Amino acid sequence: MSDRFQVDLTGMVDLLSRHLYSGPQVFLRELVQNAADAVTARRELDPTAEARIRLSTDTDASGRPTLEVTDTGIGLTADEAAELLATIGRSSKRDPMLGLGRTEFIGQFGIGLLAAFMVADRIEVRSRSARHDAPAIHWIGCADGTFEVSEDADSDAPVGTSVSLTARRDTEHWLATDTVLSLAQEYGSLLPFDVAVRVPVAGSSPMWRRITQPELLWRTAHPTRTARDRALAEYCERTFGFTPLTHIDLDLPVAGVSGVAFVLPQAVSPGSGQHRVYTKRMLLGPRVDNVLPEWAFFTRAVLDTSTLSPTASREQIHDDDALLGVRDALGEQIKRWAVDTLSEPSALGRSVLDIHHLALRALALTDNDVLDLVARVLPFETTDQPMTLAEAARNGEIVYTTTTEAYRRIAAVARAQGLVVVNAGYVYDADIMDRLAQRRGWRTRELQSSDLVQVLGVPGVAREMELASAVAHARDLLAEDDCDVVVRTFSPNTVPAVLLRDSESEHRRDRDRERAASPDLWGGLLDSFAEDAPARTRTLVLNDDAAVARRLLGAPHGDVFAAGLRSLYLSAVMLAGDGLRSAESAALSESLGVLLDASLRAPALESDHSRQEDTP
Ligand SMILES: Nc1ncnc2c1ncn2[C@@H]1O[C@H](COP(=O)(O)OP(=O)(O)OP(=O)(O)O)[C@@H](O)[C@H]1O
Repeated sequence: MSDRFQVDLTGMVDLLSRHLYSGPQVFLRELVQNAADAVTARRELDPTAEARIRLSTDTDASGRPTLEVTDTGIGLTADEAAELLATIGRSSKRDPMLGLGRTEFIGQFGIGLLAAFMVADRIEVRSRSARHDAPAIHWIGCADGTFEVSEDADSDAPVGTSVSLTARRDTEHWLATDTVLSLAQEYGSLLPFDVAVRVPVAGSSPMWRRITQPELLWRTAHPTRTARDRALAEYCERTFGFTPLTHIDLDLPVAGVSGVAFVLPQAVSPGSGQHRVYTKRMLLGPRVDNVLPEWAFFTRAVLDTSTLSPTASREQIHDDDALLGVRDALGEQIKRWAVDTLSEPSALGRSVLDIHHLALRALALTDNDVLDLVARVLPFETTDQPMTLAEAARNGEIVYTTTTEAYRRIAAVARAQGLVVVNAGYVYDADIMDRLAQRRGWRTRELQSSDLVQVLGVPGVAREMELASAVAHARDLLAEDDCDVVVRTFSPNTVPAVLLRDSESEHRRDRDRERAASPDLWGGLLDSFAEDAPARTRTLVLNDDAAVARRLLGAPHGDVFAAGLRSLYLSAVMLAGDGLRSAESAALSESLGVLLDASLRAPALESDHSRQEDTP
């Protein structure tokens, strides 16, 4: 025995309103869309037929708001009304052979009309078909799942359809004139038909306000380029709420996609790409995120597509191969614009670089043309002055730090010695350096302590010999802190010591720490990476040109030497931007205590001595 599925309409409407659509407002989109599709179908039969859609609000006898949407479309016969309007999932807009939505229509699923039940308990349709010489019909569908259809042979209604709704007590605001006008403008303003809403006029009878333009705004002809720029900027202000820096025309005729991307006037964080997408000139959604590549987050686009498929909620684009191809191709157009605009110096180019360098950096990670562009035009912070990577590479290789902290630690000293180091500590920069290193003709590498130690002055041989035992003693004292000690001469001589750190040695230290924490588990594996004589992860470079360091190096190897060294070491740790751990803070106080005691004791001893001498 076979039977038919039964449908509980209330359950279906609840499913749509709570789980599929973003809210009841979509009822208006579905009604306008059906009217637009009906007009398209009529024009296939008769290209000269009127293409008019009218939305009119009113109140019924009991004061409830009502809405009537009338079109000059293809219309319906009684049989079609019974089959199409009351059968969920049945649509006249699918290709009978392929089962797919036909490209000329916006609808395809056969569920849109149900959205009207989100705001009304009853839908009334009056229609006359253009295809058959059939009488006009009157169809009434109710939210309880019942419907009736009757023929009206006497009606002189013209070809087309009118759909009427009466608001429920809890949905009255959805059918208010202002709401209907703004929803119709939001969804339908780019439709290629004459769409108008009846609006009240103070002291006069209501009038029709047309909400559509005959042409897509980016295709509209303007007398001059400036006039076009201004019209697009005004559209952007009205729609997105900002005045764009500029716009980028987007056009993929093969894929039926066109539009404009507006460049934001201020920086935004990645991941915030929200574009306004129309399918067949009907708004799909004001915040569609997947239609441009992620790195295009510095733009807001308005796009119309006749080929991409909407999801069933009709609020996003279906993420399929077609979308992938379109996204890449649109990305290519934005990229070409960036390369053209930024390659030559211009005020616009400078603003784009200033404001949107982050987006360019992100794009440089996936695209070699933009990587080359970034290297040529984007200024980076360096220890010399801001310069492009191409300028920094003039000396051969580019040396950089991967964190801003590391850069700050060495900047003053490197600058004083004429060593050019690039700060690649900002988002994406270290990855840009890595990618650049793989490009022919570029050499980039991370700064090592040895780079800096090498460019610092070396004390003469005699002085080195003089200092040998002090340096050896200092090394012993800082061994437990995993810190080596060397003496160099460098400017500025107000800096007695700097702390240098190697990322390679840092990794080694992490490995050693893990090995110590779990010798059994990791020992074997990590030991294979260990080296025979582990280098220290940090190096304290004492400045033999700084008076304080010289005095320390000349002091006897006792408590004062140890306390002085520890104070210099810990202040270098702080200068390097690393906070002190509690044990280190305690050690610093202790060292200062030792130094204070020593200096207080010295005059005290002196005065004791003089008192003794005074005593007869
Ligand atoms: N104004 C109208 N004029 C003529 N036919 C209409 C009109 N409104 C609805 N129909 C008919 O009713 C059918 C069902 O409409 P419905 O809105 O439920 O689905 P759809 O538009 O086909 O698809 P989707 O669910 O994607 O919107 C349509 O396919 C169409 O044949």
